[in-house]
Amino acid sequence: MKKRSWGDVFRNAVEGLIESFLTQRNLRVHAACALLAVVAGLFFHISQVDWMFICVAIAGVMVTELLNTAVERVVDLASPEFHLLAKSAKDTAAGAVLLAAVFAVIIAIFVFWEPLITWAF
Ligand SMILES: Nc1ncnc2c1ncn2[C@@H]1O[C@H](COP(=O)(O)OP(=O)(O)OP(=O)(O)O)[C@@H](O)[C@H]1O
Repeated sequence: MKKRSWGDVFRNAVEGLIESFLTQRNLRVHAACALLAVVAGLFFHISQVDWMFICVAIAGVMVTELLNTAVERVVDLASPEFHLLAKSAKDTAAGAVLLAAVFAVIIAIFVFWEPLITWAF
């Protein structure tokens, strides 16, 4: 098999991102939340360390959501019929997204709680 160039590798990865973004509603919802966090970070002039936490939180949610999509695709391909292992694989991947999202919310509370209270009162 011909060795793929870096350009091919990059193109395939971007295709995967675009396809997932167009077909996965949850990914678009997470992207909207990420955008909101970035706007809030700019508005409140959060510190460099806080930006680091926000970036890690956003990356955690987006990456797990993409991996969840990949798991769903492979399971649908390998096991279109009901199978307990297929259920376990999909539920575990969904659990990873849930966990990342819960920790992202906790990070957002730590970062934005104080500036929000100061701004509001
Ligand atoms: N082949 C299967 N065998 C057993 N259970 C399955 C199978 N496919 C899906 N399920 C169960 O149904 C749930 C939903 O699966 P589905 O593929 O619809 O995922 P989803 O989260 O709705 O994804 P999306 O809407 O992004 O396609 C899974 O979490 C799993 O519990």
